[in-house]
Amino acid sequence: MKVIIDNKIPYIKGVIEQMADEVIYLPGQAFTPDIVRDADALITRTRTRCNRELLEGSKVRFIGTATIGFDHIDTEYCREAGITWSNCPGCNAGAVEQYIHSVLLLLQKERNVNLSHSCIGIVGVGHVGSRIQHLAERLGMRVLLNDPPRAAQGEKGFVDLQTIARECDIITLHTPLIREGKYPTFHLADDDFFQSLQKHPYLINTSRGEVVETTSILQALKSKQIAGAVIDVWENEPHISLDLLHRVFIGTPHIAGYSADGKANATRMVLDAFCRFFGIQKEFCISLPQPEYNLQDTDEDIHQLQMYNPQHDFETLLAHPEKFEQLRGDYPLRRE
Ligand SMILES: NC(=O)c1ccc[n+]([C@@H]2O[C@H](COP(=O)([O-])OP(=O)(O)OC[C@H]3O[C@@H](n4cnc5c(N)ncnc54)[C@H](O)[C@@H]3O)[C@@H](O)[C@H]2O)c1
Ligand SMILES: O=C(O)[C@H](O)[C@H](O)COP(=O)(O)O
Repeated sequence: MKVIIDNKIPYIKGVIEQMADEVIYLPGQAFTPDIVRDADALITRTRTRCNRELLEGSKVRFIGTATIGFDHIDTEYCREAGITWSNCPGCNAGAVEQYIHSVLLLLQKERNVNLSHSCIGIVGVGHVGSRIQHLAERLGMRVLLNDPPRAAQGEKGFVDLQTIARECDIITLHTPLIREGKYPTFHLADDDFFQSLQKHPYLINTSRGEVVETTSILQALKSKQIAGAVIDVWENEPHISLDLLHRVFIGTPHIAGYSADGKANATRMVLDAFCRFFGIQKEFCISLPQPEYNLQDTDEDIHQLQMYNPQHDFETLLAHPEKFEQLRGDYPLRRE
């Protein structure tokens, strides 16, 4: 069996070789129809567009993406072509929680946002959004939740987007990127959305860049309709808007989910799915060493920022926005 793997997926080398006859590691953007033609399986990240153009006429039967999001997979084409695909639900939700926690503390520290007097709106309350809900509750914030697909299932406790727009001081987006259907999220934050905001909130986007319309958020920042933005995901990555980068409170190169723990979870989950699909019974162990801390202070908020301060990633991106993809590929994975 032949498997092609994104060469930026950590902890997989040496393990998958025990399960497949031939393993090829390539950069995510280097998967071509020619290269995948005689592969049985692909193991990818979000950088490989898995669509008809790549897959038609190939032997590929299984695609595993070592990520939560799967908007880079044409699931309709896979269904048609009989290709099974699998993602890693929740794998790096803890890393995104860590990112948002530090961002909230920075808003408090640098922008005088009084968290315990603030209302946060969480749009998309799945694996990540639910963790942010509990985090915000621990920080004493008032929390409003928006998740129309869950509300449509009869679940209680959700409000509409208009209520979020009216009442929130901070709005954080945690939906998948969905382009069609009943609950699309493509350009969910557009001109109308920004104009409906009543409290000049901060907007945080760690979902997908295309959930926020760049021209609209730029206009909202210029007109001070929003007090500021925290942007981890961008339209048209890696060719991001430099105008937006220079106007945000924090801007990072799509690394909110980049913890060693999250990456190890993803690799474990994608290998589990791979083994299940091919009926391989193999014990494997992907474990990380106990993290070493060198905490210099006893205050919990200071600890959090010592453990992870997104300002450092912002400074690096500001210095080299043209290296967006390289900054991701060489990111020193942090511990949760
Ligand atoms: N920046 C990063 O590094 C990073 C890391 C992890 C995940 N993500 C992104 O975050 C997204 C969410 O992750 P998750 O694990 O919570 O996914 P999830 O599937 O567990 O939850 C998504 C939630 O969004 C809801 N939703 C769908 N359409 C909606 C709409 N129109 N309005 C409001 N809510 C809607 C769903 O019902 C679901 O509850 C992922 O799809 C991925 O794109 C980014
Ligand atoms: O969807 C996800 O899991 C995240 O966006 C993830 O961080 C994507 O990162 P990738 O491994 O594709 O660089």
